[in-house]
Amino acid sequence: MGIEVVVEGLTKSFGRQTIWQDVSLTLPAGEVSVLLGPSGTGKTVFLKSLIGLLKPDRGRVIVDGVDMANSPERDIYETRKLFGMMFQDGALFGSMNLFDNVAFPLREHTKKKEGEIRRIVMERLDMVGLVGAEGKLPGEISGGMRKRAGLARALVLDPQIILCDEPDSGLDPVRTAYLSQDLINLNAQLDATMLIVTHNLDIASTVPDNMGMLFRRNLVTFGPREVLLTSDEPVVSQFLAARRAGPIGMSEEKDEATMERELREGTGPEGFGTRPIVPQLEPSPGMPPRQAVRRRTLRVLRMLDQLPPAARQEIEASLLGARTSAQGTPGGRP
Ligand SMILES: Nc1ncnc2c1ncn2[C@@H]1O[C@H](COP(=O)(O)OP(=O)(O)OP(=O)(O)O)[C@@H](O)[C@H]1O
Repeated sequence: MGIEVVVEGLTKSFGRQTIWQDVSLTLPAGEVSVLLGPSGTGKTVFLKSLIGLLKPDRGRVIVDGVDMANSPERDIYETRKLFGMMFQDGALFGSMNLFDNVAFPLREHTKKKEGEIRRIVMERLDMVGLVGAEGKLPGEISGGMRKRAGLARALVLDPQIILCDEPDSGLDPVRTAYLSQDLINLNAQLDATMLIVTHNLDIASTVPDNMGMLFRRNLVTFGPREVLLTSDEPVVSQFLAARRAGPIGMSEEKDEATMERELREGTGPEGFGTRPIVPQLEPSPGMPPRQAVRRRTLRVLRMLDQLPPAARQEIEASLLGARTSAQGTPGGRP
C-alpha cells in the first residue's frame, strides 16, 4: 500500500517572492489527489519540495518518518526512492531509446542484472501501452507517447508515492481521456499514493479522490473531491467553470477594482454555476478493484459532519449510488 504524505505549515520563497505559505495537507495512503491552481502559483515548486529537491523556508513534509524538508541529506536521498516523479516535459534523454530511458533509474540506483532489468522495463512499458516502441528515440514518437514513457520510468523503482506534474500538457482531449483512465488503472494495480498537478478540468473532475487548489500564495482548500467540486469560493468556481469573470486574471490575480466592476456589472463570479459533478472513473475491466476506495469511504464517513452541507449531500448520494449499483453490478457503478 502507498505511504501517507503529511505536509505541515510549508512556506517557500525565492528571494523576496513568497510562492506559497503555511500549506498543510495530508495525502492519504494509496488515494489519488489532484492539486489545481492557476499558472505560476507554485504547483511544480510544491512537488519538488515534497521530494526534497527544493528546500522550503518553514514547515515539514513527513514521509515514512523522515522530514523531507529538514532531515539530513542522506535520509532524504533514501526516502526519495519511495517516490516516482513524472516530470512535465517527460524529461527523457534524447539520445537514448525508450527502453534505456526507462531502464535508467534501475541501472543508476540498483544492482539488478540486465535480465531482471529487461523484465521490469517491459512490464512497465506494457502498463503504459508502449510495448513495441521500446527501440524508438524520444524524438521519433508523439508527445503523448513521451508522457507515457516518462510515466513508465517513474514506475520502475516500484514507488509507493507517484507525483505527476501536468501529465496532460500538450495532449489532445482524447489522449487526455485515455491518460485519465491510465492513472486510475495504475492506482488500481499499484495501490500507490498519487498526487497529480494539472490545469485540466476533465482530469480534475473524474480522476481524484481528493482535490486541493493553490491561489494567492495559499492553499484555498484540500479535501475529498466533493468539497472542491461543490465549493462556492469564487476562485474555485471560476476555475472549475473556466470563466474569465472572477478573481483569477490573465496575470494570475486581478486587481480589486476590476473585480468590483465585474460585480457591479453583474459579470462577476456569482450566478454562473459550476460544472455538474460527474462520477469518478472506475478501473477498466480486467483491472483489480482500487483498494483505496474502501479506505477512503471509511475516512470520509468519519469526517462527514465537519464537511460543508453541499459536499456532504454529494458524498451521501454517491455512497448510496455505489451501494445500490454494487448490489446489481459487480465492481460498482454500471
Ligand atoms: N528555482 C527557482 N528560482 C526562482 N524562482 C523560481 C524557481 N522555480 C520556480 N520559481 C518561480 O516560482 C513561481 C511558481 O513556479 P511553478 O513552476 O511552480 O508554477 P506552476 O504553478 O507549476 O505553474 P504552471 O502551471 O504554469 O506550470 C514562478 O514565479 C517561478 O518563476
